Amino acid sequence: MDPGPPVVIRGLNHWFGAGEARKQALYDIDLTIARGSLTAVVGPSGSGKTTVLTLVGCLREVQEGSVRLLGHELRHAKPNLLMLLRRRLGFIFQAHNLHDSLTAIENVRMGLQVHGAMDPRREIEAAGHALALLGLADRMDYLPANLSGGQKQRVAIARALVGNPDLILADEPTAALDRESGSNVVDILMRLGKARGTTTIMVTHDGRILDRADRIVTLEEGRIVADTAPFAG
Ligand SMILES: Nc1ncnc2c1ncn2[C@@H]1O[C@H](COP(=O)(O)OP(=O)(O)OP(=O)(O)O)[C@@H](O)[C@H]1O
Repeated sequence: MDPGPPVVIRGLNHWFGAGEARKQALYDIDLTIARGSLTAVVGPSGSGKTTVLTLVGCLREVQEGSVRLLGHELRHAKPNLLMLLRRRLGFIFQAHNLHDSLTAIENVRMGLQVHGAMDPRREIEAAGHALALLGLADRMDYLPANLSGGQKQRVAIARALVGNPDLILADEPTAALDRESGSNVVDILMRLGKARGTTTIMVTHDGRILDRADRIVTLEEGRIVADTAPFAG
């Protein structure tokens, strides 16, 4: 059976703060994301990009409107469902949040452990494969302190991919990467989209990604002001 689009957003509004300080961050967002696609979200600082990403990622409560994620409505969803859904997502956020006391491969293994116990040998194999995919085969046993900013970011990306997520949510994932590793990350995400149907939504201003994204959604002051598919037709 066709599982339908992984993300369907309708009439989404969001506010921060309370009382006098209450401020609307999103206005009436409608967005349907196709399975296996790579969507770039762009817009000026404060336009609501991260807010959209965190709502789709079950990291904030949906206040008004509807967000359907992998076939499940998030508004009023029970904590248990949100937890199960979060396990099907891969997060790549700016602050890469690696554990300083764990090596690269141990950090990537953490990305598998949310799924419950697995044969340790298989875990190590999967984590090693993900690191190799990101060009870090020779850095597996390094601690984060001994890796460059770009290498740390690639470890964080490997950790997001290792669990085979249905949807990857990324916030400026290539900002710390040089030209070649940035392109490599885009290649990997595009390949996963084609091979496994993995969907990616990514906040980015990186031209290397914008040139190749399936779709570019532009936000301004909490509203979608442009939605283009650069290569459609
Ligand atoms: N935790 C919060 N508390 C109060 N206001 C917030 C909070 N998070 C975001 N906002 C406000 O909501 C609006 C949208 O913020 P958001 O972080 O989604 O924008 P953004 O487009 O991701 O910006 P940037 O590119 O700077 O990361 C902004 O006006 C911001 O100040």
